[in-house]
Amino acid sequence: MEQLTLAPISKVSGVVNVPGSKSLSNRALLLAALCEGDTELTNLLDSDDISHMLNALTQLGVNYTLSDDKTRCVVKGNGGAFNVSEPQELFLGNAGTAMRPLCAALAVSNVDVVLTGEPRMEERPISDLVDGLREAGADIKYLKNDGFPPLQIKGKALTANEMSVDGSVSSQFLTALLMAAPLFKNDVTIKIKGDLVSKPYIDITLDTMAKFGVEVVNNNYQTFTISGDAKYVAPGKFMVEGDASSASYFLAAGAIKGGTVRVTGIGKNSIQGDIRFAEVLEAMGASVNWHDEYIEVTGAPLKGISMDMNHIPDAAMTIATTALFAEGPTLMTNIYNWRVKETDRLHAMATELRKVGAKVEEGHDYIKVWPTDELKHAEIDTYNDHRIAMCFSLVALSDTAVTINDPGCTRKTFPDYFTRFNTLV
Ligand SMILES: O=C(O)C1=C[C@@H](OP(=O)(O)O)[C@@H](O)[C@H](O)C1
Ligand SMILES: C=C(OP(=O)(O)O)C(=O)O
Repeated sequence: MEQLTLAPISKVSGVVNVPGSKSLSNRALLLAALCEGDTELTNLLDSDDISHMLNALTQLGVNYTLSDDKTRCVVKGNGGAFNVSEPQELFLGNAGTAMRPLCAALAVSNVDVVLTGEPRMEERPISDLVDGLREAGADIKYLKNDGFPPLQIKGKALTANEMSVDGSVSSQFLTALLMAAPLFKNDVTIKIKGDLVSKPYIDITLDTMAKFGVEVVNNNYQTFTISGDAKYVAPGKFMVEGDASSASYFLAAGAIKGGTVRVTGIGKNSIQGDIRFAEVLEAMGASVNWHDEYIEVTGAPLKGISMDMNHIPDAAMTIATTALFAEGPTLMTNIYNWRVKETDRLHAMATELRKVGAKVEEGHDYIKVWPTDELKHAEIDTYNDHRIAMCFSLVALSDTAVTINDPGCTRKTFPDYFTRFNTLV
């Protein structure tokens, strides 16, 4: 196994640009495929999660041209649902933003497909989405374990007026139904059951749909209505914002050991909920400069905080390692769904934080981290989870080195993360 040891870093400062957003890249690619007309996507993320979506689109007969550096893509829209005569098997890795939205769009397309993924994908729940689609008449079968991929989908036109979906495990199920709804021939109302988690990702979905010409009536995140006349239309150009979750590691580094760190590619008007991560750093004591074109953090002594982090599930992980540098404990609550992502992130975080010497309390849906005066060198297991690898790079901002096992796992969303991190040192 490859390992990367980061030597202690005494100060960070500088400017770093983040690559395109994973959430926006995969949403925009799918809608560009379903819409009428050609879309030129720029600043597309080049990472595993996006390659899985692109490969799936190729197998589904979508025509596109991708630049050599894979950040510009011109997609020729289908002008509606997918239409493929031969059965296809689509391998979607561990990309939730490919598996869930494609599942819904394919259920209402003329296709016979099997959706598969990495072993961890077979442990990530999807029944709330499948139940919602089956309620609308979709033909979806579990090929191994009930409630989990792989799935067999025999797509067909769906005409239900109402669907309901439990939003308490993942917002991606609602995102999937919303993005597929304009493919129905009639008005569709989607009702939410349970408490909707990760709500800001729904704003990304609605905003992207609007850019492709579909307005959704959002009744306080309880019901959503899409008109039967709604139709995706190519926006012409679609510029993908930089990834706000990827920005969190650099912003945290600035807060811990700045100097001033400026992150470009995102700004104060970003549609991504994870820019709210910088507010958490502010609450911990860092100074944040919110600009249209960048967010800049200047370090200051940090103090522990107690906060509900359901709205920023991905960037919140970065707070778990930032907490090592704060005065007093940090309590992060309402984060149960960390357990059903790339790995059981609550357990993995607690385990690895203890290895570097922190005291940690792991609850069903919370984690509490006490800093320690003396961090210990440790080999950090990353569980094939890009965010664990990136979060633990922050440990090097102490007097202690840190070794990251399998650093290449950042390829899911940020292949050259460690190179860019180094530019701040
Ligand atoms: O819709 C999206 O783009 C995402 C939604 C979130 O998932 P959950 O809704 O499952 O929390 C987030 O963790 C994931 O990385 C991306
Ligand atoms: C949860 C994540 O990914 P996915 O889109 O596969 O759910 C993530 O990137 O942190």
